[in-house]
Amino acid sequence: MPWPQLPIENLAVWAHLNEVSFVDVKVTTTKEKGFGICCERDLHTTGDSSSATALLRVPHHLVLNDAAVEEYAKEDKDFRHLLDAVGHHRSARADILLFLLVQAALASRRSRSSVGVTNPWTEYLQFLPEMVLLPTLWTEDERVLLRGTSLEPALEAKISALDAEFERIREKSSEIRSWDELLWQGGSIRFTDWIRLDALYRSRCLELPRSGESMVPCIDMINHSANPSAYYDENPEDEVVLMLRPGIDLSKGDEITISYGATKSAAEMLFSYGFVDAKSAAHSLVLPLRPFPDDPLAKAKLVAFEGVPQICVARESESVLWTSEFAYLMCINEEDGLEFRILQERDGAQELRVFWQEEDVTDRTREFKTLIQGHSLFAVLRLRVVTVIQENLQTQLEQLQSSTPGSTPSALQRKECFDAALSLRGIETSILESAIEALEKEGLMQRSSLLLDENVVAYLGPMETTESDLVGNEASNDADDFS
Ligand SMILES: C[S@@+](CC[C@H](N)C(=O)[O-])C[C@H]1O[C@@H](n2cnc3c(N)ncnc32)[C@H](O)[C@@H]1O
Repeated sequence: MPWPQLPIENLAVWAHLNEVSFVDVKVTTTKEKGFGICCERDLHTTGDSSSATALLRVPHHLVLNDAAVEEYAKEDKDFRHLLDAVGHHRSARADILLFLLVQAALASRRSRSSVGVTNPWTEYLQFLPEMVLLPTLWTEDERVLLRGTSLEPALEAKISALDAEFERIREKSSEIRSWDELLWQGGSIRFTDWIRLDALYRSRCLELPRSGESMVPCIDMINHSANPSAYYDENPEDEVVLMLRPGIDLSKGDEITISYGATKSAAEMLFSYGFVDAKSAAHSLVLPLRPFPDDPLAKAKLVAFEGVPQICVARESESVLWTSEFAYLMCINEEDGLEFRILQERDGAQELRVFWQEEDVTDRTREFKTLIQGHSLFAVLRLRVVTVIQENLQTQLEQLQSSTPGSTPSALQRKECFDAALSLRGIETSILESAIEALEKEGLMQRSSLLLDENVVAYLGPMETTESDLVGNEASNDADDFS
């Protein structure tokens, strides 16, 4: 059962009772962005920061972070019991979400509960928007719009992770009778509520200079702009304050905005906030990278690799940069000098160790870009990597193009989701096209220089080598493919 909503007009009273001060600003409903904060009179700041006064002050006791959850647990032994049962301190997010789950259940209960102490957050949660447009809450028909984008696999993984988290919490908490009654009896909390809480958390949490990852009531009503007029901070009294930036001129009724971050890609913006701001989104994308399906070392490479197997592409002005630590490990094999050994520990446990040219590099699996530099066939290995990256990006582009939606949303798709997906698709198509073009050039240059590399010529042996031999061959984990 979703928890009840409180009218946003009542927020001013909640704020007053909880010592939140609004100065010349108020929370309103905006045209397209849900709630927002706007000025109640003309506001102006000079070119330096000395004329700025706080527009909003939120006392420290309302800041919800891992330390605050710990404080709540000190005052409420039942909540401590629940926190311990579910697994305390796994992350700030996990603690805060469990706290919010309890507030949601308290807000939606019909009769008195034997556990759970209400607090300002029980009521504040009820002011938060009922409709959250993050893709985890999109319908199946809307998720189709993300086919072929970098967000598609990330979203699938997130939904599976949310499902596992929810089941774990349900299992652990139902072992405690009073919490079982509050959270699960009568269908109080469902999986969609958990997804909604996660979405509210992701789209509203802030990184504060001293309090760290936190949710801050009222400050979380501020929308994003590529040209923000304000910023948030913590003052010496530990209050969270909203300040106007220097050199700002706002008229009564104008919206106050902050920046949600200038380095987030379009996919990250959509994933975390449910919209894409083409003006501020960084031109970058991240794609998963899988080993060659016929690589006999594929599993060992995945187990041994210390990072996430992925390709990151970033476009800045005219240049495109790509990075992929896994691609280097993916493109080398036994013939090149890669070896996996299983070592038997004293306690009987087995350990997978990675060797490169007889050296143990188990702790350096993300450094193969450097490790291969001394190899006699470095030029060939590097070309394999470039080709793999290019092929992966080409496949991604083809998937994106082959799943292009129609020009208008279907009856089962909300316009906001359609517009956001279209914007993401446009940005990712253009990044992929630029990256593929740049990689084609890089590959061509590398292929030409291969013919001048005496190690490569010696490796290719008595065969007659032409540039087309090299250009025509695709990278593979089999060294012979290059001969
Ligand atoms: C921190 S909340 C801001 C308050 C929010 N508008 C509300 O109704 O509660 C972040 C959410 O506001 C919306 N939002 C913020 N800035 C936006 C923008 N520039 N364009 C569209 N939506 C925006 C998105 O839904 C985002 O997930």
